[in-house]
Amino acid sequence: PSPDQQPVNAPGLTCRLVCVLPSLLSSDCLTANIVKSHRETCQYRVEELQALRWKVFSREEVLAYQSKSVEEMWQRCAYRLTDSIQYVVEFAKRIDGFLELSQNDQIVLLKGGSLEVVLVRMCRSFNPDNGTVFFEGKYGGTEVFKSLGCNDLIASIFEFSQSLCALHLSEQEVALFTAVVLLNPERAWLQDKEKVARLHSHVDVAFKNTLQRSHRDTVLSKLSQKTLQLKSLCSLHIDRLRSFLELRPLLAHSLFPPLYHELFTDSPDAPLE
Ligand SMILES: O=C(O)[C@H]1CC[C@H](C(=O)N2CC[C@](c3ccc(C(F)(C(F)(F)F)C(F)(F)F)cc3)(S(=O)(=O)c3ccc(F)cc3)C2)CC1
Repeated sequence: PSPDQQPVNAPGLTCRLVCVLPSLLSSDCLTANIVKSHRETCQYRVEELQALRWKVFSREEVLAYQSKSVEEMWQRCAYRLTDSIQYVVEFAKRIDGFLELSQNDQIVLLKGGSLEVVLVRMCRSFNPDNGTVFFEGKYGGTEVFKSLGCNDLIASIFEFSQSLCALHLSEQEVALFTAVVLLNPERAWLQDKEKVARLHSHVDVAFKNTLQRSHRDTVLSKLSQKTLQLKSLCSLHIDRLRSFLELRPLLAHSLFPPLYHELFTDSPDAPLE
């Protein structure tokens, strides 16, 4: 046979492929599992959210929100947040390896990461062209949330969404980024930190492989800054929630869904089932 018909006799190459292949395969499988879990557990498809961008609150509707009491506005947001978090819990449960963690560690990861995942998912329901977010059926700006009495938290949430939108993340990248955010081995009170760290690194490798293949490596460094911003957003949320509740100590139990109370206050209540 002529030289170009020689079989590729390159043991080194074959060995390298065989050695690398399983990790690429397993990382591709993990990527597929995470993207599928994300698609199945988002409340809205990104196409739906974009198709609704024209539905903006009228002046009257904004005024109606602004005349609501602080308590009612917090209650509405807490209910919508708790609703979104239930979907995040389902997302976590569908990630290969998550249910193999101890129940304690599953709860620690969800307590520490569920709001962070919601805030990342929120970039999908944010319209960067006019700085509005999808809320209770229409799009509105920061002015809708004025009666919450925490304009700094709202302003920071909108800025975060705006900056995340600027990265033009695909659904696949949102899925992988939220899985990396959730499986954070640095969360306090983890029992088996090494086991979480192994799972986290598998997802991290899958994310890096996906970004490299689509020549999106530059996004990685920007996303690591985002995780820092997420951390400060969540502590600002706890801060504002604490000062809100300090003024209304008895209201918490009646105002917020139990899950919200369990996740965001140091309640001595029964453990999250
Ligand atoms: O799964 C999907 O498709 C997505 C998931 C994410 C959903 C979403 O954007 N969200 C679900 C709940 C949302 C949400 C975000 C932030 C907060 C708070 F920070 C505070 F209340 F202080 F703002 C808290 F944490 F302190 F309470 C509560 C609730 S919301 O839609 O109610 C919303 C509220 C305020 C906004 F200024 C923008 C949005 C965000 C939209 C649907």
